[in-house]
Amino acid sequence: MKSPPFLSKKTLKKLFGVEVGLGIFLLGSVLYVTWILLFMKRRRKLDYMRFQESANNQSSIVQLINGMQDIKLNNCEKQKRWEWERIQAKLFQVSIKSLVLGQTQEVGGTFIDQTKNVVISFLAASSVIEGKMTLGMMMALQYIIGQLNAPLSQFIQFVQSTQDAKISIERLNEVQEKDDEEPTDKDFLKDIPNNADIEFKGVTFQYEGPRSPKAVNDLTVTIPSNKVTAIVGASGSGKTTMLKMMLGFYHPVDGDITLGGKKLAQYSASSWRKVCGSVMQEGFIFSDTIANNIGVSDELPNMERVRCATKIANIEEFVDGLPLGYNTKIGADGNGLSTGQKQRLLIARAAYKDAKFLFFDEATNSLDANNERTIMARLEQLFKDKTVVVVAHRLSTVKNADNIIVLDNGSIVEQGTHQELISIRGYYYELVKNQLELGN
Ligand SMILES: Nc1ncnc2c1ncn2[C@@H]1O[C@H](COP(=O)(O)OP(=O)(O)OP(=O)(O)O)[C@@H](O)[C@H]1O
Repeated sequence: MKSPPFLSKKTLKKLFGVEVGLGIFLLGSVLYVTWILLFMKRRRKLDYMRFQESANNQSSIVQLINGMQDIKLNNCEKQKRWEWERIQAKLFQVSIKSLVLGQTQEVGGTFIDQTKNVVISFLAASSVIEGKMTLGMMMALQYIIGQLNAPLSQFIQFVQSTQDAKISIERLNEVQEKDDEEPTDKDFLKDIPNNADIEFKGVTFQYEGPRSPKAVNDLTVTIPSNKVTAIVGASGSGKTTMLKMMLGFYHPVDGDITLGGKKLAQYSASSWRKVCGSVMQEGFIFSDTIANNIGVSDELPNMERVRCATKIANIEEFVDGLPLGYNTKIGADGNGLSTGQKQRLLIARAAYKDAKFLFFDEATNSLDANNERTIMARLEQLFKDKTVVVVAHRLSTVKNADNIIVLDNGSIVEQGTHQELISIRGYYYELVKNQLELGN
């Protein structure tokens, strides 16, 4: 029986332009490479999933370690353990999927590669038996195929390494490609006016897109320069959001925040923050010496200013009592300090910076009454000729402010001095009665 024309040696020869063996080699190689490439997209996806799951796993371990005390106090060991095991199981499943895919890619590839070699050997051996080829020719063919196989497997290795490198680059790019806070192609104002008011003009902000609740809603208010402005309101009313917007961490979705008549977004964020001192609720203590934690804005802290700042924050006595004083190293996130000591350290940091604009978010809420009174009295000196915004629940912290803004559900409901607001017996009066500590 005559073989179909496309299988005849002549056709194959024509097709590949080389001997049948080399033709099969080419065909096998193309199949091999195609097989490897076929799994690339899926492998990349699985690798990304594995990366996300292991990040989840790591953060759950950190949570378990940091939250151990609360887990024990609330007897939720079992729930937390199962939660962690669920994450482990998910990570395991993704890892297995990834492993199976890797194996299929490799085993399948090797199968195609080896089948190609076996077929070539078989055809060559048959040709020798049939007398169509000499033994020497077969040896030469095997040698040539062997020589060609080495670069082929190197190429496959190269493809796989490229794939791994691509996955790593994609991950690095997630960080690298984050938009620069100050794009270089835009000109930002670097000179921050000293005696400039901060103005909110119909400012609205939502954290999670247009359908999310408005954290601040159509705010129009002026924060006058060289004055102390307090922001009060129930929990979740938008006080911290307002403060963070002034610090340039969030930009309005509607309306404008201006500084000296120009949009805050037109100023260079780093130049603006250089003239801002702040104590935030979630202020971070670095694993470093006390001196470096206070003078964090300078490469080499000025010890005279550090001492002055510790005095304002009423933490001088505590530091002087330590064997290594200002050189005492603090653990990560303030380990080894009480909550009040951490807060006083953060106040000292803001005092050290001696910035023109000061933002305090619940800066004294963990302090005892005596400490707070002393610090507030000293801070009042620091507040002179500075634009200060204070968010607080304590009456003692807000009552001396030049203007008090009362927020409710992201909107301003009242504003004025303590006396004015008390006399109108409105929202502030109720807040003072029910929430702010009248006793202080
Ligand atoms: N990172 C965030 N992502 C999503 N929503 C947020 C985020 N931060 C705050 N919110 C929401 O925005 C609203 C205002 O929060 P904000 O922290 O400004 O209130 P607050 O008045 O400072 O409260 P508190 O006195 O408890 O600190 C709240 O409803 C809160 O749930």
